[in-house]
Amino acid sequence: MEEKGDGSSGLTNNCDLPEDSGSLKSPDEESSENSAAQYNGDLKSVLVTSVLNLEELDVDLYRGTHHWVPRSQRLFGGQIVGQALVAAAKSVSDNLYAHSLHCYFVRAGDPKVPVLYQVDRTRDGRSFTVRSVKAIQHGQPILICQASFHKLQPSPLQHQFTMPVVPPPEDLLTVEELIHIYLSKPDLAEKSKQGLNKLLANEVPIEIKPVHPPHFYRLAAADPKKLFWVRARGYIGEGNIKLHCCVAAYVSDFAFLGTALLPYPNYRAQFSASLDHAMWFHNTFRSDEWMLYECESPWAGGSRGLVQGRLWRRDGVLAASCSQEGVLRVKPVTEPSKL
Ligand SMILES: CC(C)(COP(=O)(O)OP(=O)(O)OC[C@H]1O[C@@H](n2cnc3c(N)ncnc32)[C@H](O)[C@@H]1OP(=O)(O)O)[C@@H](O)C(=O)NCCC(=O)NCCSC(=O)CCCCC(=O)O
Repeated sequence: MEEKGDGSSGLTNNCDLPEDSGSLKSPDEESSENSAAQYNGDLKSVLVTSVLNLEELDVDLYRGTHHWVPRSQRLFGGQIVGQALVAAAKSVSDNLYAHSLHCYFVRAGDPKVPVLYQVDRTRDGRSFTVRSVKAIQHGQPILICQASFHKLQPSPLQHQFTMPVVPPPEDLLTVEELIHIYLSKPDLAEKSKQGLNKLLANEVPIEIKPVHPPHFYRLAAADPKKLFWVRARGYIGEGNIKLHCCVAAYVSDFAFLGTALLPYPNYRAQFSASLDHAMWFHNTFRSDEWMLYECESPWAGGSRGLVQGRLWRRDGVLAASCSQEGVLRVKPVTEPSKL
């Protein structure tokens, strides 16, 4: 079964720019990998040293802190999902791997306080094990998540779509490099300059290279599809499949919902937030190596939008699939864009 994909990637304001259990090794346990603390000149990823390094408070109870908070000043959904998966994985044995997760974001996360993760050991079976995780702030759930883990079981049934043909990441510019180009435009409005400088100051722990960078001055309606290369900033190292899944869960929420806005350049999101997020892990991968994120939105309506994504390893292996619905409350852009 084959599918050729193509799409565009835009830089829009809110979306595009931009441990015991033994089941998840803590970063400190990865001594051999620590010796390689530098990777392509990068330090160890803050995603593993900090964001996904949960503090154990009690049995099946963890606390997570924040690194990067979006401009909306609500916690980044990918962070909460990634941390919930870390918490779930801590109570499953080493020979079980996350194959899917299903989450609802039920309240906005408060960046001023940490998040507690309470794990319920829902079921342990012969092949599959299910964990339910509640992320809590101020005594109330902000996310409910169910994650399922599976033993490796080979099967003759094996197929996947074909990865879209795109330029390699080495031939493309990062979001930051694109912003510098935009900033060098002589007639750039002061307000736009400020906005772009704010984006540059963001410490997003993810690197992104859009396959089709948008024309800064020409905001045209586009198909609700985009493609970008993405990887965690810094070194993570190979060998810890569970940790890479947690990092991918973090990464997969970034710039995802914005795909549904691409056909509507004459509207801007007044309020947008992911409502749910589902993910399926198919093959091993390294989240600190470039992966192609292929995103599309098959539907929008009723102030909501549906987005679907595929994360490809650069060798063409389908690593993971994602799905999300978000609330999209928009208003017309009243003034002609004077970027
Ligand atoms: C807000 C959620 C989605 C629930 O909504 P609702 O049931 O409407 O909650 P309320 O508390 O009743 O209202 C909240 C807010 O919205 C206003 N509102 C409600 N209905 C309407 C309407 N029909 N028209 C206009 N406005 C309406 C209401 O007045 C309130 O306004 P306020 O008083 O000014 O607050 C709730 O479930 C929720 O927040 N869930 C969490 C969502 C979330 O946080 N998701 C994860 C973060 S999003 C993300 O990470 C995306 C990535 C961003 C990074 C990137 O890619 O760049």
